[in-house]
Amino acid sequence: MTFPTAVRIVEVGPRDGLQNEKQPIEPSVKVELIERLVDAGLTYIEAGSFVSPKWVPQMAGSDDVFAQVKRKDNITYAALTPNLKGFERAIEVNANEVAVFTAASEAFNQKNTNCSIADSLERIAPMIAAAKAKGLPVRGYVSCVVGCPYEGDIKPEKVKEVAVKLIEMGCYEVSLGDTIGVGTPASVKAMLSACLEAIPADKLAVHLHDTYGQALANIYAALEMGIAVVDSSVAGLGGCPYAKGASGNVATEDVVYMLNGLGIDSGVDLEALIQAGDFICQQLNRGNGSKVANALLAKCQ
Ligand SMILES: CC(C)(COP(=O)([O-])OP(=O)([O-])OC[C@H]1O[C@@H](n2cnc3c(N)ncnc32)[C@H](O)[C@@H]1OP(=O)([O-])[O-])[C@@H](O)C(=O)NCCC(=O)NCCSC(=O)C[C@@](C)(O)CC(=O)[O-]
Repeated sequence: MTFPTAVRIVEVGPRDGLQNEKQPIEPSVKVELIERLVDAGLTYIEAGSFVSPKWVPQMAGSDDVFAQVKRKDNITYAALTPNLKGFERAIEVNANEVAVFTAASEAFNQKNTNCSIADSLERIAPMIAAAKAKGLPVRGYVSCVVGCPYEGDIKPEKVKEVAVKLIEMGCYEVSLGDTIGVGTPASVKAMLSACLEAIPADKLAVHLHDTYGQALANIYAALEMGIAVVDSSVAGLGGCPYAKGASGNVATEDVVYMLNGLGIDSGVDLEALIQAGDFICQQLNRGNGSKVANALLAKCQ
């Protein structure tokens, strides 16, 4: 067992979490959420995306979010971008980093970005070139790494092939997304084993949705394999608009609680994080998707 001593959490709540909410959310609410998350000790926030507003209306105000948030030193405020148009919008608002995305499933990629995997990699290449010219790091995502809502099981070799391409193209890290949360420790380990044959553990992250309640077990399995970067979403917000039935990302609070119990440092203050999650749930008038937050908030009542 090679548990890491510290884990970097990539907080995707303001983007992956909020992109799927039905009701409109004012940029000022997103800004307050981001500032609370930073105050809780998170150092990497995916603050929004510059995708087509026709495809994902909830992210239309991302320009305002980036403009209004009070930036702090040594914090990464990242933007998800699907094409050069999105990349240029991210540059305009001074995002510190961009994330590009593709999938290990042709059918999902087509639904999500209206193009094949090969075409999405072609779209990504000029973004990476432009980012390099500006000294901006690029993170890559591969969706549907164990299962796809349209194709079913996904072969680990396919995930490895796409992840390797992203690394070769210049992504400093690839985040492996179980978009519909169907993975178990067995399938996640098989997928990671394939990727680790070609990519070192310090260039891989896991991005696990909790649809089937497996996310923490899957993260534990990933930690055992030396993965030290975990994506999560405060209050378990989220889902993908192009993966019907996909529930939220694993809740950041639950990840931090587990890491604390394992003696693995994340730098996050659990109490402040729970307050941030409670804030956004109240704003959205929705239940909190974090078991840990629900347990600890109930104790305070
Ligand atoms: C990729 C496209 C744009 C192709 O969409 P398209 O319709 O094929 O693109 P197009 O180039 O023909 O453009 C159509 C219209 O969109 C505009 N447009 C085009 N690009 C942009 C842009 N960047 N910003 C603003 N506007 C844009 C463009 O200007 C045009 O406007 P019109 O002339 O009709 O008025 C579209 O499919 C899209 O935006 N898809 C994004 C879908 C999305 O955001 N999905 C969720 C994020 S991925 C995810 O959640 C998974 C992840 C990362 O979390 C990991 C996991 O869990 O697996």
